[in-house]
Amino acid sequence: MWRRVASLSPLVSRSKPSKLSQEACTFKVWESFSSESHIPTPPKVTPFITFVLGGPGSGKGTQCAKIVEEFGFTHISAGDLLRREIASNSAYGSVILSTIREGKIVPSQVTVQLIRKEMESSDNDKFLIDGFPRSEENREAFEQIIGREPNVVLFFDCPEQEMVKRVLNRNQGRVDDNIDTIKKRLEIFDELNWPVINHYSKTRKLHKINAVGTVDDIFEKVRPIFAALSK
Ligand SMILES: Nc1ncnc2c1ncn2[C@@H]1O[C@H](COP(=O)(O)OP(=O)(O)OP(=O)(O)O)[C@@H](O)[C@H]1O
Ligand SMILES: O=c1ccn([C@@H]2O[C@H](COP(=O)(O)O)[C@@H](O)[C@H]2O)c(=O)[nH]1
Ligand SMILES: [Mg+2]
Repeated sequence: MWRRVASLSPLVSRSKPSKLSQEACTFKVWESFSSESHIPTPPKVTPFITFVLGGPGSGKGTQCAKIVEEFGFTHISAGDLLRREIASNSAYGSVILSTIREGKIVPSQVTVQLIRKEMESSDNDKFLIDGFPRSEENREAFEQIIGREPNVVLFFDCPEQEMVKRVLNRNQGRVDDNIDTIKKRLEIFDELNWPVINHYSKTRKLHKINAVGTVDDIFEKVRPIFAALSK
């Protein structure tokens, strides 16, 4: 849908139509996901995409909530979309559940199609995509299927010890919030996420934010990034 909303800021360029709904994809997983969907209305504006990266417990979701409140973005947490698939008993639910339990990464086509659907069904055109891409393969799949690169990338840089403490105190009943899975998630993060961060650093889209401090302290570092974009 991506209809223009009244509060839309110059964050969004209207010069180039998005390829989001035009991409053809031959992956099997994609086909089964896409078979449920309707043919989307051509988008009227190019969405503004922010990727929000950082290790487990670095505070991505917490800061996204504050960005939504102040700057009117739509928050799309890739992990939440996958947990919703599990809860809805979808065909992929059990595979997704075991992948999350092991702290591994769900196949890119599954995650990208869930993100795509979420973006297409939104009236907004400013998105925070939280916890994605987690690997170069994720990143390339997004570019291939969605036909877009992010406008901005945030990276919440947090020491491991602090991340472990936060996750163990989170208390939201997540199957992966236990010490064994956290260790695996941190290993995967170290192995696969750094190349993504380095890539965006080279493209000068990356904003690295020290994620130690209070939630408000950290948001003080986040706010100017979006305030500058709105000018
Ligand atoms: N700056 C902070 N100081 C202390 N605790 C924090 C801070 N930011 C977030 N938290 C808490 O840490 C926990 C993890 O935060 P959050 O869920 O935002 O992290 P996340 O990066 O989204 O993690 P995940 O990748 O596991 O989803 C939550 O319980 C949250 O309330
Ligand atoms: O793009 C993604 C996002 C998430 N996962 C899996 O989900 C869990 C939890 O993700 P959070 O971002 O911490 O909510 C993650 O450890 C992965 O197993 C994924 O595979 N791909
Ligand atoms: Mg989160």
